[in-house]
Amino acid sequence: MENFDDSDVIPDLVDIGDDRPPISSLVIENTIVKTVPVTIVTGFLGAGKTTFLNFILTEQHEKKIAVILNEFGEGSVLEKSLAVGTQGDLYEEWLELRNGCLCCSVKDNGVKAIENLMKKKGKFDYILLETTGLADPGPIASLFWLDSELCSDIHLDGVITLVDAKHGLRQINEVKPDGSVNEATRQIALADVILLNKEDLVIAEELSELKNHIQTINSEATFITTHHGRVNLNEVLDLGLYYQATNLSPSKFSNSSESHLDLSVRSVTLELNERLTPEIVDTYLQRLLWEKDVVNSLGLTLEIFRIKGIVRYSQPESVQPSFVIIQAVYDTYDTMPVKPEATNTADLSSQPDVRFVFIGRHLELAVLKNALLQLLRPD
Ligand SMILES: Nc1nc2c(ncn2[C@@H]2O[C@H](COP(=O)(O)OP(=O)(O)OP(=O)(O)O)[C@@H](O)[C@H]2O)c(=O)[nH]1
Repeated sequence: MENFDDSDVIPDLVDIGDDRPPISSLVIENTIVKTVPVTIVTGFLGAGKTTFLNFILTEQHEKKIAVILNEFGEGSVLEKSLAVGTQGDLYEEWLELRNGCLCCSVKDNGVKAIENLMKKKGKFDYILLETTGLADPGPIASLFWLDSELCSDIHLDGVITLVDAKHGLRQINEVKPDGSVNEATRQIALADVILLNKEDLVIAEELSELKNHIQTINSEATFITTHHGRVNLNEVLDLGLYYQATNLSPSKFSNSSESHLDLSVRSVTLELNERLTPEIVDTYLQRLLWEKDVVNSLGLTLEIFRIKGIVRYSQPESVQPSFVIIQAVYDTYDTMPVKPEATNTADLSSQPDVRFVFIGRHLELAVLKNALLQLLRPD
């Protein structure tokens, strides 16, 4: 996994030769090591996050789930019942439920804090991390994802964003005085699953207008319409999206594509029938996510929040797996081999060699494509 901090110096590319471990061995390692999945639950103020978490906690399941609130706030009974305590730099208070699940409030949402909690309370089967309504889930997701590579006890499973069916459109369209992307849009851009909650408060036409608008921002998320956050748990937990490519069917990648320059946050799909090497993929992603020196025809830097991709490598399969899934959240990205035995081969045969879906602002398909072609054909 790759991550870059603004303060870091961009490393020179080095020849990694044949010493690089095959990617598949990392995945095999991951599947052996049992770590605890973390699902990030986000959504604008009042969208129904706490209602959704309460539903999961009380729903019949075999799991010992820990819900972690990363900020204190007014709100539901669940939140109000948590008093603020202090232990070093970690503020925490527990609420233990009869079914063994528990709820905890932490001021520090770092991975270490959660690992410390697990030491004290025993391992959980699952962690749900609720962000505040005004949080940008990108850095939080990067943090948990990155740490899973560092032999942590936990791994990022997915990002779920709740959207208020009645007020969602207004929240998404809100203009920030400083011109930055508003929180509701960022939360949607980062989502793997979007719950259109409070469906009881709108008519079908309003719901489909909202869904269509959200789909232009994030064409890749799965949509579920909910009432008081009631959902089939299989659709939101144990998705394994940042962990293994086996259960991420390539057919999930949608066909939407935009060729014009759009200044708002949008999904843009780039398809190409050219075999890439891992080095080209790395260089391309590093330019877009770290160096950020790719600009559109108006001279605006491409601001990318999320990338999902599927790429066929040019090496023989004995050296590299043929297809890899690429996930990127902000400045963190990773490649995961698609295991042929877990994939419908018909899905793979209909895939172009390269398919990237970018979610961000100031995106322009021609610019994204040219940046990749330049690497393929430097002359
Ligand atoms: N009508 C209706 N009300 C709902 C639904 N889901 C949640 N609510 C209500 O909406 C209000 C806000 O729900 P919460 O679950 O507290 O929302 P939240 O996202 O946790 O809110 P913050 O923590 O303030 O950001 C509560 O009064 C809920 O009972 C729904 O599907 N329909």
